[in-house]
Amino acid sequence: MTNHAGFAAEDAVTAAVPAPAQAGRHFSAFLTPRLTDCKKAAAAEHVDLAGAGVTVPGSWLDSMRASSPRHAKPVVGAEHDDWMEKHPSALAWFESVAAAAKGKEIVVFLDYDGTLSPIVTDPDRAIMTDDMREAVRGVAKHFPTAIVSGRCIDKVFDFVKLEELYYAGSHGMDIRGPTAAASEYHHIKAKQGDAVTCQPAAEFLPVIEEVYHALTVKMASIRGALVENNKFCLSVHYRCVDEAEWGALDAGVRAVIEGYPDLRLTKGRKVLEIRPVIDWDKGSALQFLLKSLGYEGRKDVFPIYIGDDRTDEDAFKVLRNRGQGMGILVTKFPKETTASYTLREPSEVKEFLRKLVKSKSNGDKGLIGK
Ligand SMILES: O=P(O)(O)OC[C@H]1O[C@H](O[C@H]2O[C@H](CO)[C@@H](O)[C@H](O)[C@H]2O)[C@H](O)[C@@H](O)[C@@H]1O
Repeated sequence: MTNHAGFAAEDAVTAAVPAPAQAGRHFSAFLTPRLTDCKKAAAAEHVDLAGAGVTVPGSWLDSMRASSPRHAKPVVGAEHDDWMEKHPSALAWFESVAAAAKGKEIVVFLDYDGTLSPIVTDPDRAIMTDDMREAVRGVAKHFPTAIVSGRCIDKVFDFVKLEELYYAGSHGMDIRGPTAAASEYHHIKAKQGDAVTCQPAAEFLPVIEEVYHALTVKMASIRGALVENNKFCLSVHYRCVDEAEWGALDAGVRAVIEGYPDLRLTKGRKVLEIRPVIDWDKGSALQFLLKSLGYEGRKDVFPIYIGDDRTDEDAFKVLRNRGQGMGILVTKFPKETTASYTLREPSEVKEFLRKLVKSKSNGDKGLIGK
């Protein structure tokens, strides 16, 4: 695959499930009328290079613009087929996945937004369905399972609501093991009172808090902008901001963080993210969790990481470098990725998780895992 800039990627939002607003977020002024407009725009929207890991030459603004449907070219025909051949469906090729995992201990890592819940206009309404929750619960009964998200732990836990999981929030900078209620599960190796925790960016909390307030003030004049406090990192959403104002938003964010050399700017799906400069990402969280679970130096472990955006690429790369397990990218369109398999959308993720459980339940026949 060579010309990644030509690859389009979807970012169609799904109708939001109404839910009460939560703390730790701030929508800028005029949101209510803008949300209606945004929903209309979202209905016609099918592409988002911004979430595709695509490198667009020029400024960040160019890159933000590239996520507009007007600028993106869908990939069709031979180029698409070629990409799918290199990144086959983990469902259609499930037998291959099972064969690769045979005789090994599976550990499951799941991103949240765009993986367990569909992308929606309002981040507070990215609800996970009960069916999906049951699928994740089923997986966690058989395999150690972690949620790895850009969101803060409390927020992602509010959505997932499963105590038997590991959680790595704030892009892996806040890691927490299962609560005692989950100790009945055979795979929980940590002893009671031996809780797994890790907060490598703890010293940055005061500065993040300060910048959150400064960004909230700065973004107040940009209609539809939303600043979300994810504890160890911040998200500035521009999904509901007119494209004509993206430049002002980008400049405003940069002006605020200019005075903070300890912070850096990254980009997700219609979101600018501000995080500490420390060398820690979702890939580091994956490594930390595997070690905490006692898999360091073991050849018989098979981590499966499922995620949909560029921040998940750090975890895919770790798996590729370890030569272990499998990265699965959730996407309907070709994207530059280190993942080896694909699933099209959260409903396919659910089906894949169910298949994993079913295969494990037939474990005596040795279909999957140990
Ligand atoms: O690592 P993740 O669990 O995928 O979290 C990444 C970001 O997800 C959320 O934003 C994205 O999803 C929203 C809801 O569907 C959508 O409105 C937004 O445009 C997307 O960027 C979350 O709000 C961010 O804080 C996370 O960093």
